[in-house]
Amino acid sequence: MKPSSKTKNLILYGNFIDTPKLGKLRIRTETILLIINGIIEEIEDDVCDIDTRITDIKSRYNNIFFEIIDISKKHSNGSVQFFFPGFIDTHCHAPQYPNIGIFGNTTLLNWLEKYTFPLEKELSDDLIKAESVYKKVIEKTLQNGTTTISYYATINRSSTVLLAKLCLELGQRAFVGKVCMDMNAPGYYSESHEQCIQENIKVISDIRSLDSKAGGNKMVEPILTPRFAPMVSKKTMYELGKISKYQCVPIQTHLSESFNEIEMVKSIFPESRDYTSVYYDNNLLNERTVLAHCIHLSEDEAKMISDSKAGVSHCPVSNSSITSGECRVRWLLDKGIKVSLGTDMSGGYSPSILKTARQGLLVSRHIAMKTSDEVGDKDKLSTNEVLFLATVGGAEVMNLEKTVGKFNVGMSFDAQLIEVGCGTNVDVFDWQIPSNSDAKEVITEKWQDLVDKWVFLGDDRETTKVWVNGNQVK
Ligand SMILES: O=c1[nH]c(=O)c2nc[nH]c2[nH]1
Ligand SMILES: [Zn+2]
Repeated sequence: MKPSSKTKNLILYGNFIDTPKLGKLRIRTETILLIINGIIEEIEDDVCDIDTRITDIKSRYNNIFFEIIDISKKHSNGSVQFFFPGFIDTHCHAPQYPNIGIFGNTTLLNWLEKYTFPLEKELSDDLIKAESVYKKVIEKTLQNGTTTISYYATINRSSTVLLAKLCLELGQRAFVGKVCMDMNAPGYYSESHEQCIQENIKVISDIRSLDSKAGGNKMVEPILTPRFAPMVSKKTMYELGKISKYQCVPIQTHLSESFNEIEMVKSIFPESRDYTSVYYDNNLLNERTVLAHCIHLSEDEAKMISDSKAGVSHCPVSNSSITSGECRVRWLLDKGIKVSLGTDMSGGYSPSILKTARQGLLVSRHIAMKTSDEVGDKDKLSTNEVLFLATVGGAEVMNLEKTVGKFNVGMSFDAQLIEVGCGTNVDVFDWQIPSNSDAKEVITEKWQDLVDKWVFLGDDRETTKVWVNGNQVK
C-alpha cells in the first residue's frame, strides 16, 4: 500500500499481546509491526537488530516519515509495556452518561421511568447539552481503551447525527443509532411509526454522508435501534428489518433482561412463542443483529439466536447493578453464539471495558458456585476468555472481524499501549518481569501473570496511549 502523508505511518517494536482464539493469549516479543496509513502492513517476530530493520524499512518506503515507538526495554521506573488491541464496547447509551452511578435500588422498568427517559428527553431537545455529554462519553471511553463502540443516541435525529459527527471528530470508530420507540412509550418521549421510519432513513443517509466526507473509511456507521420489543410496534419492527436487509444496516436492541420485561412482552405479543420469537417473527433477527443482555433465555431461544447468527452483548456491570440477573456466557458460547461485552452505561456504571471484563469473569464464577463442582468449573470464564470477548468477540458481533480485534496483517491498527508497574494500582516486582534469561515457558507464565494483574487491578492509567486506524487518540 502507498503511504499517505495524512495518516500516521508507524514502526512499532516490542511486546504485542492479543487473543485471536477464545482462551488463548498470543504473546509476541521482539516484534515489529509496520503500520502504513493506519493498516498493519507487516509483522516480523524475533527481531534482534531493530536498527538494521528500521533502515531497511525506510529505504523500501523511500525514506518517508515514520514515527518509531520502541517499547522493548524495561522502563527506568521498573514498568513493562505491551500493545493490546483496542476494546470493543458493543452496547452503550451515550445520553445516559450523566447518570452513571445513579440507579439506587431500581430494576429495569422503574429505572427507565425514573432516571433514563427524562434524561434522554432532555438531551433529545437540547443539543448544546447533548454535545457536552457526548464529548465526555467519547473521551472517557477512548481514555479507557475503547476504540470501537456501538451507541444508542436518543429518539431525535439531530441529536443522533450530532453524536456521529463527534465520534468522527474525536476519532472513535462507532456505530450510532437513533432510538425507536413508537408504542407504550411515555407521552413526553415517543414518536409515531411514520416519524420513526422517515427519521431513520434520514439518519442513515446523514451518517453515511458524514463518513464519506471524512474519507469514507466507515469509521462511523448507522445502526437501527428499536429500543426493545415492549416499546416498538410490529409494523415498525418489520419495516426496520426491511431497511436492515436492503440498505445493509446492522440492528441493535435489548432482549430478555428482566422478568417484568419478559412478562410485558408476553402480554403484548401473545401470538409469538417467546421474547426472541417476537424479533424473529417481525423480521429483526439476522446476522447483523446485536442483542444486549440475553439473560433469561430458553433453549429454544438460544437455538434461534445461534441459527440466525445474531450476536450477544453481555453487560455484566449493568446486570449486577440493576439486578437483572446472570447471563450464562459459557452456555451461549457452547452453542456457537457470538458473545461480546457492553458497558451498557448507565445501567452499567463504568465506561471501562476492562472493568466490564473483570465483572464478566466474576459473574461467571457466581454461576459456577450455583452449579455442581464438575460442571461449575466449566462455567468459569478465564481472563483470556473475557479479553477475547472484549476484543475479537466484539469484532465478530459487529461483523468487523476482518478489520479490528487482533494484530494481523491487513487489519486496522486499533490498539492501546498498556504499561503495568508504573506506580498505580498494579504493583509489579522485578522478578515478575519476563527477561531474556528466562526459559520460554517461564516467559509465557510471567506474561500471563502480568496480563491477569492488569485485568484485575488496572484502570485507565495503565492505558497510556490509544490509536484508532493508526491515529493516536490518547
Ligand atoms: O439496559 C437497558 N438500558 C436501556 O436504556 C433500556 N431500554 C430498554 N431496555 C433497556 N435496558
Ligand atoms: Zn441498554
